[in-house]
Amino acid sequence: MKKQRWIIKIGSALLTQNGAGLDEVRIKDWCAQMANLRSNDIEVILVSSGAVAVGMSHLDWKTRPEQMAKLQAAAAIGQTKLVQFYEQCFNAHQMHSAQILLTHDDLANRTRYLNAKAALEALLELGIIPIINENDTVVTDEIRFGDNDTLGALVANLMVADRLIILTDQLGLFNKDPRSNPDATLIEQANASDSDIALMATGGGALGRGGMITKIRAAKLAARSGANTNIASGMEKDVIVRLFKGEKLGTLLLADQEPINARKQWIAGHLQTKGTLMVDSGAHQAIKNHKSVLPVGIISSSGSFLRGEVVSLADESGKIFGRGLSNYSATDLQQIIGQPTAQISKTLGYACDNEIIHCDNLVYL
Ligand SMILES: Nc1ncnc2c1ncn2[C@@H]1O[C@H](COP(=O)(O)OP(=O)(O)O)[C@@H](O)[C@H]1O
Ligand SMILES: N[C@@H](CCC(=O)OP(=O)(O)O)C(=O)O
Repeated sequence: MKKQRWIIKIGSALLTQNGAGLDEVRIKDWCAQMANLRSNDIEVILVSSGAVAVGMSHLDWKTRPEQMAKLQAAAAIGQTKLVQFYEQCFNAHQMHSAQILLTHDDLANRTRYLNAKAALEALLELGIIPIINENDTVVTDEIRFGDNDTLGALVANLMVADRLIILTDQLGLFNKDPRSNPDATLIEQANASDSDIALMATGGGALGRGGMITKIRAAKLAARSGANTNIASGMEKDVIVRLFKGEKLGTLLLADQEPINARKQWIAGHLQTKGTLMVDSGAHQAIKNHKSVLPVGIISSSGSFLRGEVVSLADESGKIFGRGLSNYSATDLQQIIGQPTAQISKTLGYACDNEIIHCDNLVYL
């Protein structure tokens, strides 16, 4: 029987007692709980933030530096300390961990995406706990995941996890930010696709970056491969084990839609794309009804992309509503925008495909 697979994401604010260095007591406790899950045959992948926060506290920096190179230096210092401590904690349970650092580019490249998956599968098979973080030292803002909630969700998609648990410094999602609204009430359960919940969330504290907005977006992403998401407090006693026992804690965001296939998940996971095709309202409606993108419905194309690369789809107001693999490069596409399909070969002197994006390679978000 296939084992259950859980992704546990722990945020910076929680790991570092709001920036005061590693919260060793809590980390030991979460590791003990993850070891408990493994002994109950649950495969566990840890997505841990904290590199920058730990590095900053080691350097005695009180405020997050603006300069990218300084942030990256802090991350490099903090990451080693973080994984060393995790390894020590897992060793106490006769377990080992392994560090995996990813960038957005790694998951956008299909081969590297599949390589990461194979390596993670092998680690799980060996009974090791993979510890994933963003590869902070090599990325700049344009190619960052932006926050580890999103990274956790993309890992949930990559590994077809059953559950994404996001541990944070609040009891869960409230109807408004409880930091500034003492009367806020906890949302115990909602559908991940519910657009109302996104309106309740705002950004994060000084150390975490995403806040609740990215946690909700992560739940929506995780739902694409069928994973339910729990947002719960990492400070709650035995939180992971209690969730395993079925207790209702924090907020449960249900995967309420049919999971999409692995290839489409990979396409959907391209949060940054090299280009955008703006389509007219007729094409938008057709795409919503699972039809392919034809040149006649395209109003404009921006960016620079090659045949086979993922592009975004935008409606006439510029709102991104989909992503797909383009059968034509940006240069070729410029020449055939708005034309009937039969005209493609006459204009370009060749026609690889009748569609600019085939419906099998297209995701409506
Ligand atoms: N509706 C909401 N419910 C709960 N928390 C919220 C909400 N809106 C904003 N937040 C903020 O999100 C913060 C958690 O996110 P963040 O600071 O990024 O932490 P982490 O490091 O755990 O990812 C909370 O401390 C809270 O101030
Ligand atoms: N990769 C970064 C994570 C950044 C971050 O702020 O994430 P989070 O605390 O989850 O909002 C780090 O380790 O410092």
